[in-house]
Amino acid sequence: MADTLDARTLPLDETSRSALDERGLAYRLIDHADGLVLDAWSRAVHRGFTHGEMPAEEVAEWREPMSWRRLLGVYDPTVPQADLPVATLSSWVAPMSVPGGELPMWAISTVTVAGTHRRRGIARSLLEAELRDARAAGVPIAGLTASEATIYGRYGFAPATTIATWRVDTGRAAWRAPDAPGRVQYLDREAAAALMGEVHERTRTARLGEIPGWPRRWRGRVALAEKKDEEVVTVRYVDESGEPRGVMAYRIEGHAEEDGRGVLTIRYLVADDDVALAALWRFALEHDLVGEVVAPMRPVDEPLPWLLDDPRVPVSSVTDHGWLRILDVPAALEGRAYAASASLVLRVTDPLGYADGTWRVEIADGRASVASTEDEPDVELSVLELGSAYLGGFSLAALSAAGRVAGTADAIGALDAALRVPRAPFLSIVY
Ligand SMILES: CC(=O)SCCNC(=O)CCNC(=O)[C@H](O)C(C)(C)COP(=O)(O)OP(=O)(O)OC[C@H]1O[C@@H](n2cnc3c(N)ncnc32)[C@H](O)[C@@H]1OP(=O)(O)O
Repeated sequence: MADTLDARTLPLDETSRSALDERGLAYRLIDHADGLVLDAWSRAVHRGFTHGEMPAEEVAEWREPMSWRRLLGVYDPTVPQADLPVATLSSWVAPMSVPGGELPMWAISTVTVAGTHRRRGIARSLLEAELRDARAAGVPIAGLTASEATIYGRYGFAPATTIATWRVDTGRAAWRAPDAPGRVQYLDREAAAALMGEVHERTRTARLGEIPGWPRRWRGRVALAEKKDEEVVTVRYVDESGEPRGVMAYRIEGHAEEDGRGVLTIRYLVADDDVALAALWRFALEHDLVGEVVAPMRPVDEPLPWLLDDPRVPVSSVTDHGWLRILDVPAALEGRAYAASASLVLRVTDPLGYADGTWRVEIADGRASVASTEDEPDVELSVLELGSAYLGGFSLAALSAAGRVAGTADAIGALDAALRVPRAPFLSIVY
């Protein structure tokens, strides 16, 4: 993918600026060069997520990960702490992996409105401005990870990727897969964080819905940032030639030494290949003094059950994770590859207008061409279902069974077959 757009270069949305101004609120772009303003913005985010005062050390650590984002704040000059914005949001354009390549995605993060200013439409002003900005900049899709599933549907965002929390009773987890030819080794947390970044970067395009990470993201996984008081251990897997192929961070809690049934929680696990992944899983499952392994934020199609004698031992609970909002139907549909040919008319409804329209979709040789048409639709859905189906993570047949997609069974089946992907889309980070 060509270099992504730098969202920091874009101007402030005038519609939301004047709407907020009429209510005595100042909507501003944050100047990254002004450390005091930037730090106050970070403290407001911390407060907005129901935390208290942000520790000074953490304020300083936020500078790097915020330095490449576009930062927005809403200020109320009448409050005692007028330097702290009463609402915050950050955004950037990230390359998101899609079938056959990558597409620019407008990532939205750190959306907060102060407890004292909630439910007055401030978040709506911010989010609608983001969608206008993204569309004007030619970005076809917006994305976010949602703190609550009830907030973002009204803006056209819908779940597109899922995550699972896996739990394994290690006493019943007899290993079945072949022995790995390499070795698992401890390494220090700094080195582990760096290796996580490297492995993530070289593997992320293999998983649909992934975006690049950033240093603080990995430092958080090894407790060098965020929750620093957690005792985290890090190991890597090296192949026969000594090349690092995977890395895992974990902690062990419970009364491991008293009853031998500690709980090992995998905080992050990333591997270049299936052998390294299996080796690190085996290390966790066969760890001494551990009775249970818990792995949150893992793929729903983790190969774990097939690595063990008894596939019923690992149990998983699944939840939504990456949310997408299609802003440009032709660009989004033409921007991914397809597993089968199809020819149909697709009607998309979108109360905010961006994706609204009727489109003739011709899919041949793995690519789509999409053109506006007046023809009667074969498949009808809203921008929400389109977002959920886009990466192949949710089938139109299932959405149709819930009454959320209309059309002929043949056309829905053909589009589902075209959208199908070999592995479940998976976004491994929260942003
Ligand atoms: C991508 C991310 O950053 S996810 C993080 C989101 N932020 C948080 O969870 C931090 C804590 N919460 C907050 O800061 C705020 O409550 C926010 C940002 C969620 C909402 O801000 P507000 O300014 O109160 O929202 P606003 O008044 O614009 O509400 C717009 C609509 O969303 C609805 N809404 C707002 N918050 C919620 C919620 N938590 N759950 C369900 N609906 C909500 C409102 O009822 C309103 O509905 P409408 O369609 O009838 O107009």
